[in-house]
Amino acid sequence: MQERLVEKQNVVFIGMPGSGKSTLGRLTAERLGWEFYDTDPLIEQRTGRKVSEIFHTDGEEAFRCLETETIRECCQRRRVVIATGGGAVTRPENMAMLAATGRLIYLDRPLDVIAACNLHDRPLLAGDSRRLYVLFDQRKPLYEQYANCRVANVQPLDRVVETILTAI
Ligand SMILES: Nc1ncnc2c1ncn2[C@@H]1O[C@H](COP(=O)(O)OP(=O)(O)O)[C@@H](O)[C@H]1O
Ligand SMILES: O=C(O)C1=C[C@@H](OP(=O)(O)O)[C@@H](O)[C@H](O)C1
Ligand SMILES: [Mg+2]
Repeated sequence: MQERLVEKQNVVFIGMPGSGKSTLGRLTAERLGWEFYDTDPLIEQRTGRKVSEIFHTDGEEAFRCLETETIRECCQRRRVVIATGGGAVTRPENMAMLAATGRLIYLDRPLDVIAACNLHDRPLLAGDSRRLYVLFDQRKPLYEQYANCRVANVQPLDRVVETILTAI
């Protein structure tokens, strides 16, 4: 838990869908002057399809395979910021790759705040915010297990970025 960014050079965001990984990942990368890799848009670029379409047509397992391959490619890089999808934590091989090259930041945003956001493009939630709570019960222990540090996303974005920069 003591190793700092100098030893593990990437910064990786994990956390629930809607917790702010993509938004704060981009802002953190801008502040560090590093490249930013967001796995969901990368999967969409690679396949030419929306994440929701992949889920609906091919199923979650097919999406998870694409996600693992995309994480593998991101982990070839150094001094980059990586935003994962909220479910990346469910595959130990994803977390092993990410932990080997990066410092894992668990973004913790209150579920009621997340549920109030428009998350209709997240197929696992499918407009039913109760699913968010079920997923959280399953995943919270995993986020806590793998994270090098937890950052509460309960302030304006610019304040949270400062907290992240201090934490890494
Ligand atoms: N601290 C914050 N203040 C205001 N809006 C936020 C904050 N954190 C996240 N958001 C908003 O929440 C939504 C979900 O964020 P996003 O980065 O897409 O999450 P994730 O990638 O974890 O699913 C976005 O509209 C984002 O702008
Ligand atoms: O929690 C999940 O399983 C998912 C989260 C999404 O990413 P965000 O966490 O960026 O919303 C996206 O990867 C996909 O809809 C599945
Ligand atoms: Mg995202």
